[in-house]
Amino acid sequence: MKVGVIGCGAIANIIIDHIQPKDNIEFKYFFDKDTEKAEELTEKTNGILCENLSEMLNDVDLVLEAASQEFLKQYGVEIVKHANLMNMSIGALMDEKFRKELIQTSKNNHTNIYAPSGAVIGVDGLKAACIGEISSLTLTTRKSPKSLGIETDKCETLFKGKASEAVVKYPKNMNVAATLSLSCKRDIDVEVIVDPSVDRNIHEVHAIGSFGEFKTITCNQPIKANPKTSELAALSAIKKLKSLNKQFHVGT
Ligand SMILES: NC(=O)C1=CN([C@@H]2O[C@H](COP(=O)(O)OP(=O)(O)OC[C@H]3O[C@@H](n4cnc5c(N)ncnc54)[C@H](O)[C@@H]3O)[C@@H](O)[C@H]2O)C=CC1
Ligand SMILES: O=C([O-])CC(=O)C(=O)O
Repeated sequence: MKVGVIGCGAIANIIIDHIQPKDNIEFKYFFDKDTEKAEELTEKTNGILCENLSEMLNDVDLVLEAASQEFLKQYGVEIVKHANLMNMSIGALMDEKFRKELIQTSKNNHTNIYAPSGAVIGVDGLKAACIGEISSLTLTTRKSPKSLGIETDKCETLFKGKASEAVVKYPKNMNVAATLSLSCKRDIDVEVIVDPSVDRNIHEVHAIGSFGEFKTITCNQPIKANPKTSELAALSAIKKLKSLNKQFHVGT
């Protein structure tokens, strides 16, 4: 599988470091608006540096988007006309008009869109549970001021509302709210808390429905290079990428 990478930051670097020759995944093209970042990964992999997206589109099986919601909204549709897409900035897909256009274009062009479960656990169970009725689904995210990119010494709720609003207000911190929402087709209830006493990115999910009830707490290790982002997000993409070459699939 030949892959082009858009966004050569924290997530992309972890992914590249974990993929081995036996995985049969070739990271060939790299693009970042910060050319130095793209150059670093190009050198590391002996790949090809791109000046724009179109330079890679006709020669890749899959584009890995690890850049931003803004990039995905601008170029996602163009990508799926040519290649499969793995997108990390899933918050962009809470925009229904964009999501529908992206999915319809991928259908028309026989490509696929993969959104890894990212920095939160429980997506597998939630996907199964929502075959029945879900009566309540909430996400409470607790991060340090550093991870939220603010300065404060007070623990407080910064946001309470729907996932669709949270991804707009916190585009670099609330992709998990979109993943949970889209995995069960509802705009879930979200609370964002800044807490100076924590050094993890913590996501608590509480689901109640006809299946019963579950509560999960994911206490994520932030990535040093970008503490807004949790290591698990990159690891979930690695697992998803590897699964695309496999015959045996465990879990939903
Ligand atoms: N699905 C999930 O659970 C999670 C998703 N994310 C999202 O994944 C994406 C990547 O995260 P990180 O690697 O931590 O971010 P990062 O900030 O470390 O790296 C992103 C890279 O993309 C580049 N970039 C941004 N916009 C661009 C554009 N329009 N064109 C070209 N390059 C562009 C930046 O220059 C940067 O080098 C972000 O959108 C982030 O919010 C992050 C954590 C969890
Ligand atoms: O990495 C995390 O903990 C979550 C995050 O930033 C996001 O969902 O955008």
